[in-house]
Amino acid sequence: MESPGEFPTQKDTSKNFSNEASVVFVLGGPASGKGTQCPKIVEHFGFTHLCVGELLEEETKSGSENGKMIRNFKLEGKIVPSEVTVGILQQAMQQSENKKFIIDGFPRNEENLATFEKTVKVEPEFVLFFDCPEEELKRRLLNRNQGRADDNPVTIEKRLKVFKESTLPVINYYSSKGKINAQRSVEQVFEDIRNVFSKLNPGSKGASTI
Ligand SMILES: Nc1ncnc2c1ncn2[C@@H]1O[C@H](COP(=O)(O)OP(=O)(O)OP(=O)(O)O)[C@@H](O)[C@H]1O
Ligand SMILES: O=c1ccn([C@@H]2O[C@H](COP(=O)(O)O)[C@@H](O)[C@H]2O)c(=O)[nH]1
Ligand SMILES: [Mg+2]
Repeated sequence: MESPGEFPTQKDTSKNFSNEASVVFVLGGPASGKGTQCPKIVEHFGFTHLCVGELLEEETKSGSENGKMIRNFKLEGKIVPSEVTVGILQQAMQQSENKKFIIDGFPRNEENLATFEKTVKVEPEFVLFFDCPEEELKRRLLNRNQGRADDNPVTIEKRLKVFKESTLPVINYYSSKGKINAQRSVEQVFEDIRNVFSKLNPGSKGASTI
């Protein structure tokens, strides 16, 4: 990446759906706690949680050609091609009654972001970034025990490398407003998240609490 100017920044509001939708991207290393905290944001702030890794996993169960490709990419810790991911994500957004979304684990790289902005035409309100040291991520990954095929030592190393090389530049592009210290208890982490969401501009599309 040469400069932040490489990223698409211009908001195109030509689509109705885009004018209504409010999006927060939730990013952080593997096992930084995104999937643990997102249900709490749903409960307290009325967003719909779209976990892109899980949406991709559902596609692997469909038996489609894309599904087979996605399974291989996940096992290699690689980022699935943007047009596939954004197509699946856009469909999930359009099928939702809600128009407030926390999008967990996306965008993974600059191309993901550019494809999302070009296709979905929504700019995020902000990016919630779970900042956590690599040693803690590894400890959590090796202890997660949720039967994930990609939670093995070889794939874990690949996922961490991809995170540092491809996802961190996207995170660094956004302001630090949503940066959370994720190496604390689940409750302490949520207190910081609550503060960030509570400070959403009252005029913002995602501002109301429930
Ligand atoms: N604050 C925390 N302190 C200690 N352990 C945590 C904390 N938050 C989550 N965990 C644990 O760490 C593991 C990973 O959490 P989680 O699945 O929420 O991470 P994630 O960011 O969604 O990971 P991935 O990107 O791989 O989907 C889980 O076993 C979870 O219980
Ligand atoms: O936007 C995305 C999100 C995920 N992937 C692939 O899925 C796995 C697991 O994702 P988690 O968010 O850690 O659950 C990830 O390693 C990628 O292979 C993707 O390609 N694009
Ligand atoms: Mg997760």
